[in-house]
Amino acid sequence: MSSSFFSRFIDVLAPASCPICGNRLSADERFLCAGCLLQLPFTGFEANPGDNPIAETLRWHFPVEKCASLLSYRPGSAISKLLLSLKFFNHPEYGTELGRIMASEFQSAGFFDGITTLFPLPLTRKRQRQRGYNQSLEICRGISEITGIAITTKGMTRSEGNAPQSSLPHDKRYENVKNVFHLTDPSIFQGQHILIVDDILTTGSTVTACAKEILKAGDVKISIATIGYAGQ
Ligand SMILES: O=P(O)(O)OC[C@H]1O[C@H](OP(=O)(O)OP(=O)(O)O)[C@H](O)[C@@H]1O
Repeated sequence: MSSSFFSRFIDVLAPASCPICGNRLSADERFLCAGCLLQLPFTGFEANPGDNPIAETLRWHFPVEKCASLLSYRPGSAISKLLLSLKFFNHPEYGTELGRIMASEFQSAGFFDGITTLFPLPLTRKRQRQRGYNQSLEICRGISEITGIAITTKGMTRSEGNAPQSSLPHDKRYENVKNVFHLTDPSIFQGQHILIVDDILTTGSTVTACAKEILKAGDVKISIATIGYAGQ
């Protein structure tokens, strides 16, 4: 039995539906229906990866090569519901699907040119245990499927004990994550152009703390990609 026959068979038994509008997906639709896909609030940042609101913010903190987020994020929006489901309602597959969409959009802009390694932003062990997966790794899986770029989860740990960024006002976030990442194996990063991948970028404090730690390895370039952009 071919896998497409098998998936069509499963589809008849339990038709897949679009997680945004709830409508049944047709045979040639995947994850989102065509209508919801068209209405996604794409940022277009990948067209100017060195000159967009994220690059402007992060450049104050560390030498960043390229930055982009796929979608504008607003609380209560369809995108926020997707990302909440990814993080808190056991939908790791949403990460992979969103990673695929990101990769398809960014690849045509040449965003991945020169990038050698995908690095999912590490979670604390406690958060990983509670959630059962790292949502950023799931996003990386989707990107890797489309681009063929390898993923590494090695070379860094994240300490327990800091509050979730989402629970804090923006002016407390930099201090909260400043010392939580720890480089454990510089050789993983040396000679690489690392793309740090996360689900949402708001103030940029989390990716900045992670990037600064990776930069301690020396001889490394850093770029940043997230699904949602919740900055101003
Ligand atoms: O750009 P920033 O202002 O730093 O905020 C973005 C970070 O906040 C969220 O994580 P959070 O710490 O809330 O939760 P998590 O560790 O459970 O993913 C999100 O997943 C990013 O990692």
